[in-house]
Amino acid sequence: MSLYCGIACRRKSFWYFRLLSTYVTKTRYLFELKEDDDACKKAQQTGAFYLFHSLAPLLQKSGHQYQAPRHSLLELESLLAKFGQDIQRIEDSVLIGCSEQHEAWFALDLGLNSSSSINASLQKPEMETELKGSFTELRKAVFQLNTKDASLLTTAQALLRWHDAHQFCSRSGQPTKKNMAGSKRVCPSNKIIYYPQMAPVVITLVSDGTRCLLARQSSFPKGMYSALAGFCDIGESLEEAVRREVAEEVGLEVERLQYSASQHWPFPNSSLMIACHATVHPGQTEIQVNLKELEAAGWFSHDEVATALRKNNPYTQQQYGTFWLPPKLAIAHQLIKEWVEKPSCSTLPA
Ligand SMILES: NC(=O)c1ccc[n+]([C@@H]2O[C@H](COP(=O)([O-])OP(=O)(O)OC[C@H]3O[C@@H](n4cnc5c(N)ncnc54)[C@H](O)[C@@H]3O)[C@@H](O)[C@H]2O)c1
Ligand SMILES: [Mg+2]
Repeated sequence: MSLYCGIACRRKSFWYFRLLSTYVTKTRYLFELKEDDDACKKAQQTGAFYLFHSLAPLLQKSGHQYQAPRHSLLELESLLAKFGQDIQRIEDSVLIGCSEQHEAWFALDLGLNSSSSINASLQKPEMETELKGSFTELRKAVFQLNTKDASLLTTAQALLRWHDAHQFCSRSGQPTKKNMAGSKRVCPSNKIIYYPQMAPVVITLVSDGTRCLLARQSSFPKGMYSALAGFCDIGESLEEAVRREVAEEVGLEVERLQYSASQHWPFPNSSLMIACHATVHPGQTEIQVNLKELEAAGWFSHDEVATALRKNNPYTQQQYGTFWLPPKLAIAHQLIKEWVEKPSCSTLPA
């Protein structure tokens, strides 16, 4: 190797090293764990496990705060041994992320029926006592945790739920086998690969230039109004889904639309919420509510919505039945907040 080449290579590797940010190395590490069962199994040795029971995550309370505890492999093995369970059950865990130091994080459900362990549904109260925590329904848990943990647990639950519901091949009827990370399942008899799925959903905040349109379904908590939402039909583009949903639910024709943001939403099943602002012509704003889909819909002024955002406390408002908006965690809230803060959302460019 010439001196020049040596310097060039060192420079190259220096820049290569410099260019690979923490985020990139983390992403590449997770990719490796998804692709390589041995690497993933090895990562479990030094990894940490979030525990669930029948899709409810384990939470611990410390003072007024809730947290989602993590357990090491050793702690998990001794827990399973204590409850007379096969440690083989750990193979049911799914990879959900890793720390910046590459500590891999897994989620394991101790209550669902397991393909790798018989009589796997462990006793919930005994487990809670042993773990000094409680398995809390996810809808409650997400409001008690910080955003990072809430997001991690919703991902974990979505993945655990998907595996639980896809244990058999829909073509051969044979049991499917998950890879170590849980990023896919394969049917051993015909090699069909199944990947975890999310349903795309559009959520649209319609404006007529000064007001925004909010609606409620009869299943919503009392008094809560949100933006219009609907599942994308197969073959539809995002734009087509927005136009169809708005026409179907409130009988209006969208003129312009603009993408805002997206969010994974685990309720009732995994959806990818795609949020948009849309405008209708100011002269064509008469709502015709589709009562098969919605209970009510109406136009709300900037002031009404801004006031509701300022006082948004689901617990008190639900009690008194006043008009209130979805909680901060929901993308609907972010979309409505953006409309209040940015006048450009009411007058989208052509
Ligand atoms: N995160 C948020 O801010 C937020 C806000 C509003 C709604 N959402 C979510 O959006 C989702 C869709 O909203 P919607 O209920 O108004 O949808 P929608 O208007 O499409 O109506 C629901 C109906 O669509 C049909 N449907 C078609 N494809 C479906 C699929 N893949 N899964 C289930 N049903 C399907 C069913 O008949 C169902 O009853 C809801 O599940 C809700 O949880 C999230
Ligand atoms: Mg809808």
